[in-house]
Amino acid sequence: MNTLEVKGLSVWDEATGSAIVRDSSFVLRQGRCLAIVGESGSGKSMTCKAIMRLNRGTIRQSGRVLLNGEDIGELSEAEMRKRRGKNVCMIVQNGMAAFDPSRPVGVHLRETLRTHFGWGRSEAEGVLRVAMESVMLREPLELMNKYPHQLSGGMLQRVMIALALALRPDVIIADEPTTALDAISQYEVVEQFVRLREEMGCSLLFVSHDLGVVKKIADDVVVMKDGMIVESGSLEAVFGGSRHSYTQYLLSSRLTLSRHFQSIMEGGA
Ligand SMILES: Nc1ncnc2c1ncn2[C@@H]1O[C@H](COP(=O)(O)OP(=O)(O)OP(=O)(O)O)[C@@H](O)[C@H]1O
Repeated sequence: MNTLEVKGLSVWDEATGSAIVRDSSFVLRQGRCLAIVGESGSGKSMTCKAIMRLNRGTIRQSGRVLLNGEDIGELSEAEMRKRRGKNVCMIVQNGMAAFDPSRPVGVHLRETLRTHFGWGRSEAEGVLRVAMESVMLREPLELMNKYPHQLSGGMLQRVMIALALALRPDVIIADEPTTALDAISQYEVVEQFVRLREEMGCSLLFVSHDLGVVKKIADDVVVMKDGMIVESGSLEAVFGGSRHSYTQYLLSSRLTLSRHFQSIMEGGA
């Protein structure tokens, strides 16, 4: 069963006429991790936002997005809102931007769980406490009373992963979840993603330009350049035997940059 299927997705800016994503098709299979890699500006984030139907303003999209076989492009906005969080959940690059700065993080977390499951405060806090402890966030109840600016970037990413654990969606989309973090926090957050997959068996769409991280977590890879998919296949096929010159270029330049991260993952730093 394909959890997420993207068929002929195109995204463009109506104001300028510029194409952002061109006729993109890929499949995320149940329980697998598919990574989208490519340089800055290649259309990775816009692909994720198009799947979530979160592109606004003059941005338009065409093509089909099937979630568990259901064409989510056909849903009303109210129905789509119900799918976001409960069926497909997005973890973004900058944890700070995902939370309301004027309210303690716990308020946002409890509200999300109330919206999707109708849980009251104590039920939501019970589930969140377990989820937060499982991503190594200590003293979760105290932490829920803190404002976003009182937490580090790595902690906020782990809070988002904990929320994903609590929501138990079918698909998690993680858009550059480690990019804004230092090497140690990157290591910790990637470890939590690995655990999240092990515990939930969820399907993960993982966007990154850090090929060291992708090597650690992905089963399958899609390579994007200038809004187009130039190569796709299993991690071994794309990283081991790539024939496309752009992928080879990415591999040679990015893996060098990732070496420090890799040495930490392997305990050599
Ligand atoms: N709101 C927007 N309106 C118009 N064009 C946009 C908008 N957001 C992004 N773009 C353009 O779409 C293209 C793809 O951007 P996107 O953010 O998807 O790239 P990316 O591969 O995710 O890059 P990065 O790794 O830097 O996040 C870029 O040329 C960008 O300038």
